[in-house]
Amino acid sequence: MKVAVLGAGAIGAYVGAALHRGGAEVHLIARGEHLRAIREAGVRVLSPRGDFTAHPHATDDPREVGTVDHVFLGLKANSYAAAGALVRPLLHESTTLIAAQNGIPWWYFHGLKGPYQGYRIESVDPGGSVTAALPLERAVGCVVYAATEIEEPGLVRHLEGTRFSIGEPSGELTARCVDFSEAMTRGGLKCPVEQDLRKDVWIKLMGNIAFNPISALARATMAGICRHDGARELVVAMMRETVEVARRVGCDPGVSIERRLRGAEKAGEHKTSTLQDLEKGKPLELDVLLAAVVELADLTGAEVPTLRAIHAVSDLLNESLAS
Ligand SMILES: NC(=O)C1=CN([C@@H]2O[C@H](COP(=O)(O)OP(=O)(O)OC[C@H]3O[C@@H](n4cnc5c(N)ncnc54)[C@H](OP(=O)(O)O)[C@@H]3O)[C@@H](O)[C@H]2O)C=CC1
Ligand SMILES: CC(C)(CO)C(=O)C(=O)O
Repeated sequence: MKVAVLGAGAIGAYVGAALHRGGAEVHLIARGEHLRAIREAGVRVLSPRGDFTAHPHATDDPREVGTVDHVFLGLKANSYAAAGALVRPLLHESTTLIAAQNGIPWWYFHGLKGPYQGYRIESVDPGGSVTAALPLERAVGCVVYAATEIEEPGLVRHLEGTRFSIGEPSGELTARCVDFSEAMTRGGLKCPVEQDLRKDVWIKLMGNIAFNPISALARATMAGICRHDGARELVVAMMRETVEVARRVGCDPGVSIERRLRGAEKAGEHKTSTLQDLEKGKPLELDVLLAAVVELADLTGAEVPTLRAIHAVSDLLNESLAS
């Protein structure tokens, strides 16, 4: 099985290293100092499950790779619209695009029966630009229950979690999902193929929609947010509103807010990927989290005053980074 990891950052390099260790042919597409370090010394992974180093091929030019069976997208979602030129050389007739993103994916309403079938979420897929770069029929969803960071170029710190749940937008159990799942398992990761991945999308999002922007606004870790009574109340309010929006688009996450909070607390003194981006001066990946859910609230008539307020201030923060 031949895989290209496009955007071999914290998650992408970790997955690429694991797949390579499991015997897959892996090509990492990276750039800058990080690419130079990987070429020199491989991807070094520090993990509570055991440290290891993998030496997959790494490049900044996908044309060097040729076509692959699966493209694992480790880019931030706000880079998807511009990824078309990087993706195209990797595609043969049946190449899948497996996107490890937080938040609402661009394929969310693709193949979903009901009143919103085929609806394009503008804040996720502005003007159809993401769908143009990442064709819907190739999309396989992925919800990441792992926490990783790039500690220095070429060095990934894996903090916790090895589950990467995947699934077809249609819910079918397809050979392409099974193929990828088996390769991930051989690499030591958990990769269940879910029939209703949208449920995982919302369960994961209940945490990210609250912790990621609050962590950036307050420069706080996950555990730090949970320890602060007022911040914890804010998290609960944001989760409650998010569950209401999920239900209105036809999905009940089916997890209590207390249970979701306990899950997030387990991440400990982890800086969310949004706080990591803030500290590096990178754009914040908030459109697929907050803007998307506020847009869906407007679509379905749900009241989301807390999400709206946090969206406004975190958007302002994001704008200040761009200027
Ligand atoms: N980190 C985590 O623990 C988790 C992350 N996720 C999700 O996973 C996805 C990836 O996040 P994460 O791994 O943290 O992000 P990173 O920023 O660590 O990784 C993205 C990588 O893509 C690279 N990249 C961007 N554009 C290009 C390009 N044109 N060519 C080559 N490389 C490029 C970036 O390089 P550069 O640094 O130079 O910009 C970076 O190395 C996100 O959607 C996030 O929400 C989900 C759960 C947990
Ligand atoms: C915090 C974590 C690891 C899990 O909720 C995450 O998804 C992120 O950092 O964006």
